Order: sequence, then structure tokens, then C-alpha cells
Amino acid sequence: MDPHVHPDVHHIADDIGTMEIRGAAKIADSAATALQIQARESDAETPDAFRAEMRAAARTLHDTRPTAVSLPNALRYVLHGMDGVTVEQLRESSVVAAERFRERLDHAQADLGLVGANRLKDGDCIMTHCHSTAVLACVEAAVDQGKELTAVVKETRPRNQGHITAERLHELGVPVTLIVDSAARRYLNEVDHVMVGADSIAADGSVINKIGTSGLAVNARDRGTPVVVAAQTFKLHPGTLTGHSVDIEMRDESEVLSAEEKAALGNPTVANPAFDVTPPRYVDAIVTERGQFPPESIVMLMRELFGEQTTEPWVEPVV
Ligand SMILES: O=C(COP(=O)(O)O)[C@H](O)[C@H](O)COP(=O)(O)O
Repeated sequence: MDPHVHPDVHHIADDIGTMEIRGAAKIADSAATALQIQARESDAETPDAFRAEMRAAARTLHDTRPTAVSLPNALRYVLHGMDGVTVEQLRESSVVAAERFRERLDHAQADLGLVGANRLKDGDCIMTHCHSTAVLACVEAAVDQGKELTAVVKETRPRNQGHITAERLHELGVPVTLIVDSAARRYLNEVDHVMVGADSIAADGSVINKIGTSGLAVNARDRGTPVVVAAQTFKLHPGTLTGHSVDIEMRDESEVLSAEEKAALGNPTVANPAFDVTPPRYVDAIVTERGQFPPESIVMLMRELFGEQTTEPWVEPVV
């Protein structure tokens, strides 16, 4: 019989898959919460059964979206914190590990915000792509320091996450100009920084983020506008230390065109990659809770944080 996975874990996994829950930090936070629910609610009678349930829950969550490494990093953190010889000890340690992960996430966001804010000067204008809570943390910290900022916000087709960014910036008192994605180059001369988040950062300093980030970064380099990536260290992809590449999620064509719209166009092939890879030479700085790094040096931080541990959390029995 398959290990029992709590219905709330399935719900959270479904919400991540359909993007009700989205953005790398929020996905990681929700995954830790889901494992906490699994641990709290488990009826497992033996330690082995408990561990099997936790690993099955982790696998269910992991199989939702492939690109944001914050998801497996969150799962790994909680499963590695699962410790003890009785079910109650395993339960307690898992719940504590999930809580600790979520607290670290919050602290990292706040610390990173202060680092990012130091790059921003009073009167600066930033250009954003997609919706990144890490970028917003930098803006919020700068605003709290009394700096007045403005923003040019890319709409970010097909899901228009730029609308969320526009709303959040408005709440922070930052005046926004919303543009369609293809207008970005036109406005790059008028902004002081491009600021984006990350779903994964590879060992060579490449940044994997919402589709359109790489084109924006290339254009920004051409115009001499610095590109800043704001990302907590759990966006660092340990698998890339040993040569693995990051999977780029292909999402459903219905996000781009409805069936009727597609038929009216003569049924073209529709491709909907959700992310792209920006090579390190187009990135000026990666801002993390551990400070600011040139992308080429991020591998040192990765080795310090992860060592050589690159397996998925459920591959080896966690004892
Ligand atoms: O690309 C996206 C979201 O993509 P999607 O909408 O497809 O999930 C965000 O820039 C990163 O996840 C960083 O977000 P954060 O800084 O909040 O972790």
C-alpha cells in the first residue's frame, strides 16, 4: 500500500501546480508548511511508516513545478531535520524543522532587503520583471530608509505577474509606469537599475528566472543599465555543482491562447516556456541575505552552504 499523504498536502501541491501559489519564496514556504501538516496529522504507527509518509509527501510536492530550486531545498531542509527513534520524536523534529525553515526564509528576506536597498539611491527608478518578493523586500527597505523611488513595471505575459508587482509597489508608495514586455528596451535609458528575482541560480552564476529575464538583461547591458538579481541563498541550485542543468518548465498553451483563439489562427504550435537562463556576464550583482556577490563567485557560497550534498531528499533513507 502507498504511504498516506494528507489531503492538505495534495491541495497545496495542486495550488503550486496551478500557480495559485507561485513565486519561488512562497512556493518554498508553502512546501515547508505542507510537510509540517503531514508530520502533525500523520497516523503512522511505526517510525518507518512515518518516514515513508514524509518522503511521499515531499515527492508529491516536488513533482509540481520543476524550475524553482527553493522547492526541493525546502523539502530537503525539513527531511534532514527529521530526527529521532520514535514516531513522536520524528513528528516533533519535523514540525520544528519546518518552522525553522520558514523563520529563516523570513529573516533572509529582510536581511537581503537591507543589502539591496543599499544599491538604491534617493530618486532612483527601477525596472522590474514578473513578481518577486525579494525585489519588493529591497524596495521596501529603501522606502523605509526614506528614499523616494519610481518603477517601470513589465507586464510579464502570459500570466501578467507584473500586475501584482504594480499593486505592491503602489502600496509601498512607489509611483509605477506599467509597460508591455516589448516596450522594455525603449525605457531602459530612463531607469537606473533592472531588479529581478530568481527561481534558481546555477553554480556558474547563471540566473534562471521568469521568461523574458534574459532578453531584458542583454538589452540592459547594451544600454549600460545594471542588472541586480535579488535572491535568498535557498535559490542556489546544489545539483549544478555536479553538472546537472536546471529544468525549464513548459506550461500549458492555454495560458497563451484559448482553444477558440488558437483555432481562429489556424492551429499554430504554441510554446509556453515559463523561465529562461541569463548568463552571468549580463548580471552585475546577486543580492542575498549573506551580502552582495558577483555572479561568478556564487559557487564559493554554494560550496560553503551545501558541501557536496546534491541528492534529492527522498533518495536516501533519512535516519
Ligand atoms: O519568476 C518568478 C516567478 O515565476 P512564477 O510566477 O511562474 O512562479 C519570480 O521572479 C521568482 O520566483 C522569484 O520570486 P521570489 O523573489 O518571490 O522568490
